[in-house]
Amino acid sequence: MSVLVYTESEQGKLKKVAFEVASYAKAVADQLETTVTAITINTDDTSALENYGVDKVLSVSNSELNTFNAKGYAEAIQQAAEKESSKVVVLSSSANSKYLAPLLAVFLNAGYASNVIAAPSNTAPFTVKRNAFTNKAFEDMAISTDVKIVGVSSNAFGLVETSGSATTEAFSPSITDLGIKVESVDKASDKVSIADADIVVSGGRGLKGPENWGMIEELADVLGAATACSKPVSDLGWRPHGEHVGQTGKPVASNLYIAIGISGAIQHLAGVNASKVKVVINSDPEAPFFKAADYGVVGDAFQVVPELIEKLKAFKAQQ
Ligand SMILES: Cc1cc2nc3c(=O)[nH]c(=O)nc-3n(C[C@H](O)[C@H](O)[C@H](O)COP(=O)(O)OP(=O)(O)OC[C@H]3O[C@@H](n4cnc5c(N)ncnc54)[C@H](O)[C@@H]3O)c2cc1C
Repeated sequence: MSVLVYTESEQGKLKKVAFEVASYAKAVADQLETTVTAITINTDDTSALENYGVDKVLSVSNSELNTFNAKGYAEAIQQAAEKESSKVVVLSSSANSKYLAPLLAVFLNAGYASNVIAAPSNTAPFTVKRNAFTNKAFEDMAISTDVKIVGVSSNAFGLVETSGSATTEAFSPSITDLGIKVESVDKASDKVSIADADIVVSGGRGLKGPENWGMIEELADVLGAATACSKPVSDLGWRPHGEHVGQTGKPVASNLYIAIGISGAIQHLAGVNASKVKVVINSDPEAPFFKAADYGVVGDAFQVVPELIEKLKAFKAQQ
C-alpha cells in the first residue's frame, strides 16, 4: 500500500526534481499513514533518496530504457505500482510526463492530476490543488478512482529533508516493445536545463539580434541559470528552438525568471507565469509584462544588463 514515486534521472544521475517529488510522496504517505517506495530507472545514484522520505528503492536496470520511451517507462512504473499495491503514484509534471502519465493512467485505470502545486488538502475524497488554464487559475481537483496519479509541478512543493534509511531492491519489469517511442531531444551541452533550473534568464526580440546574446549568457553564468527566449527569437534562428518558452514552448516554473526585452504577450506569460518571482527589464514602461512582474526595471537592456552583471560579480567576490 506504499505511495510509489517515480524519481527521474538523466545520464545516470537523479534530477533535482526527483528529490522534490520524493518530498511530496512523503507528505502524502504521512497523511495516509504508509511508506514511500521510489522507482528509479538506470541510475545507481539512489542513496540520497532516503534523506527525502523514501523507505525503499526499486532499482530498474534495463538498456532498452536508456533513452526515454513513454510506453516502456509506463510499463515499468505500472508493474512497480502493482507490486507495491500502491494507490497513489507520484511523478513530476515534466515534459516527459505529458507522454508518460496518460499511458500510465490507462495501464493502472487511474485518475491523473497534472501541474499539482500542494500536498492533498483531503485524502477522502483525494483532493489536490493544481494550476489550470495555462497557469491563470488554481483549482481543487478530487480524484475518485481507486488508483491516483499526481504530477507535481517543479519548484512548487520544494525539498523537505528528513532523516531515514532506505533499502534498495533490484526490480526487473517486463517491457514489451509496441513501437511507441518518444525520445528526449534536450541536452546537447552541460548547460543548466530549463526544466531543472532554479533561475532562468530569458531574452526577447528587444535584444535586436543573436550577436547580443553574450550578455544573456554571461548573466546566466554568474547566476548559475538556464537561458531561454521568446518564440520570435527562436523562429528567427537567433537561439535554438529548445530555448523557446511559453504556451507553445517549454513551460517554466523556476524560482526566479528574468525577462529581458520581452513584451509579455499572453502566449509568453502562459508558459512562465508559474515562476515564483518574475523580474522584467524593458525600455517601454507600458510593456504588458510589467503587470505580471514582481520587480521591474524600465531601462535599456544594453545598459542595465552589463551593470547588473558587474554588480553581481562584485557581490559574489565579497562572499
Ligand atoms: C498561437 C500562438 C502561440 C504563441 N506562443 C508563444 C510562446 O510560446 N512563447 C512566446 O514567447 N511567444 C509566443 N507567441 C508569440 C507572442 O504572441 C509574441 O509575439 C511574442 O512573445 C513576442 O516576443 P518578444 O516579446 O520577444 O518580442 P516583441 O513583442 O517584439 O517585444 C520586444 C520587447 O522588447 C522591448 N525592447 C526593445 N528594445 C529594448 C531594449 N533596448 N531594452 C529593453 N527592452 C527593449 C520592447 O519594448 C518590447 O516590449 C505565440 C503567438 C501565437 C499566435
